[in-house]
Amino acid sequence: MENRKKALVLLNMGGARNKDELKMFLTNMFNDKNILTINSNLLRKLIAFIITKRRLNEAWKNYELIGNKSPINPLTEKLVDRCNEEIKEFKTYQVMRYTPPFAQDVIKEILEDEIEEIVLLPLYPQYSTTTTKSSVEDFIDYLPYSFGQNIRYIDNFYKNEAFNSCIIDEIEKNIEKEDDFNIVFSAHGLPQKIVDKGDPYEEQMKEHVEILSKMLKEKGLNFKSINLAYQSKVGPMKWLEPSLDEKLKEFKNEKVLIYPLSFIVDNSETDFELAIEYKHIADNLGIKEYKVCKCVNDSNAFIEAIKDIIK
Ligand SMILES: C=CC1=C(C)c2cc3[nH]c(cc4nc(cc5[nH]c(cc1n2)c(C)c5CCC(=O)O)C(CCC(=O)O)=C4C)c(C)c3C=C
Ligand SMILES: [Fe+2]
Ligand SMILES: [Fe+2]
Repeated sequence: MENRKKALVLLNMGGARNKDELKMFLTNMFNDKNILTINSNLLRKLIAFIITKRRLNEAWKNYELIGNKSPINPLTEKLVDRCNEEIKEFKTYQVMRYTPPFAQDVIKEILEDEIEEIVLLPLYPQYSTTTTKSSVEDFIDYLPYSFGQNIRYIDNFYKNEAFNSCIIDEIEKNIEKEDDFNIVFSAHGLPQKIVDKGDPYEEQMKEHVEILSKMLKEKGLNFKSINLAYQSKVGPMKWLEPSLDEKLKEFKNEKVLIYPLSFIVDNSETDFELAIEYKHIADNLGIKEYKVCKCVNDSNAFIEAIKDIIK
């Protein structure tokens, strides 16, 4: 590893390792001007404090059901290790947005390692101001001016064929040829207001589903229906629609396969929200079978896709 002069930095959201870190996650998230798009820092700080205080205990109960921590950290660490084993040209690091390791600390390490060139790979296939922009800006804010211009970032990678093949493989693993599943691509939601201001996330998400639909058909993987819905609404504002709750109502007595399309590694939104919370909803709606696909995580095929995405 000593001679590696290029850094690949995986950017992700972070997640709670314990209740204190959930408080940290929520506080940092709602203090992010890309998430709460309020101009006044002071007002945002106050609202972040109030939301965190209100949400913490209720949200922690969800983490108790998945082993008192989010799986996002260990899974991202595994992905970093696999990249370091398989992508010899780069030394791979991870930076999280709302829990450690933070950009400021990882940048110190990068400078000590005398890295000369940096590639930022936000682990978000579709661009959003709330995720990609927030993470990239945060990193660049802490990078000293003296580092120079030898830094580039991957804006999105939902069109990458090798990546999409990983998704199709995961879907294929979950069905038999004669099954008659409805597939729902479930995306993390976004306030409608953010989309109306020009965030391309919804547009890219729709295009991503179109690309995958074509690939499924080409592979002879037939579904009764192919759908897109949005999970994880927070607060009273209007978010992207249809919501996953509404979408599931269409499938009484039918089979549903969920693919979590916003994420690269599994996290509390997949392991708790999709696998536990929406499973209850599906059972109550009389859905005959309800399955959730795994994210691409640190699979060999995804490591190959990363090589192609950053080249
Ligand atoms: C206004 C609130 C939120 C916006 C906008 C938002 C966008 C957004 N988030 C992800 C990915 C993840 N979000 C996760 C958790 C999470 N998200 C919000 C709120 C907003 N997200 C909250 C309050 C939480 C915490 C859990 C909860 O209280 O419901 C996670 C999981 C992290 C983990 O612990 O494992 C991920 C991943 C995307 C992709 C996105 C916009 C495109
Ligand atoms: Fe979120
Ligand atoms: Fe959620």
